[in-house]
Amino acid sequence: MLEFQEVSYQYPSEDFDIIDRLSFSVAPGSFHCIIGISGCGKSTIFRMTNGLLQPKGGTILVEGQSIVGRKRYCGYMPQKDLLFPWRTVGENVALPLEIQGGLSKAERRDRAEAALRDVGLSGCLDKMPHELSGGMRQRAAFARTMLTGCDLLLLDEPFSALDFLTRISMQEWLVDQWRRHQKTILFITHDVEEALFLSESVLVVEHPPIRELAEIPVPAAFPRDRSSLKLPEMVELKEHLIDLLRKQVTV
Ligand SMILES: Nc1ncnc2c1ncn2[C@@H]1O[C@H](COP(=O)(O)OP(=O)(O)OP(=O)(O)O)[C@@H](O)[C@H]1O
Repeated sequence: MLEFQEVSYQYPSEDFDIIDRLSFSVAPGSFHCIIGISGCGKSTIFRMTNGLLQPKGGTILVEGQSIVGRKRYCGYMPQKDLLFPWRTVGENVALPLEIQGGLSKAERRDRAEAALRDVGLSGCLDKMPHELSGGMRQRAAFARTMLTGCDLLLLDEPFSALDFLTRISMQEWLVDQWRRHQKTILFITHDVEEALFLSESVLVVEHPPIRELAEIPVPAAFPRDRSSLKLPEMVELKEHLIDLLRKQVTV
């Protein structure tokens, strides 16, 4: 679904490549979390994948084709929901359809209504974003990402601003969405437990320059319920990942 081939990137104001000939690939339909310390370059990987940043070298392939010159090959959901406050929830969710063109306003409204129903927000079509809770706003933002129609979804810390209980219910909800829609999901998080609950394998970003992503399989049936977080091998892996990240802070 996604392949980086020797990809490099340098911010113009920096004198080194933050991403240095990075290669990795992600299989269709998989769910991986990306973890790494703050500022190591996780979002930079996403910003190159979605075309916001141009690599200095190398090739990025989505579904086997270079992303150069392409549009609408991946959905991107940042940490902030970025719902426009002056548009209704339905108008926000329908935005990708509006950008793509080709559908009437009534058709877009119907599609937005169905997408909102699918994420458990029936009845929210004509509400304004400020009338929704944080978790509901994230669901609406996810519905909007789904309406891009893309099979590859990049989710950048989407739940980090939510309170603990909302966050764990959103994690369960997301696994259910993933199971039903069979998308390929890459999910950035700082929360090791969130990564262990959500992913088939965790991709660990090393201290920059990033030359590889260490792929660590999660040793519990997938998708999993929360009780699996208490398995001895999961507790051990959690400690291992925390140690790995701690070491990077001191590099
Ligand atoms: N526009 C920019 N110009 C120069 N440096 C930048 C720019 N954007 C990001 N950086 C630097 O690149 C590094 C990686 O940034 P990035 O946002 O990818 O990190 P991250 O791992 O996603 O961080 P966090 O977990 O805190 O969100 C950071 O040191 C950051 O300061």
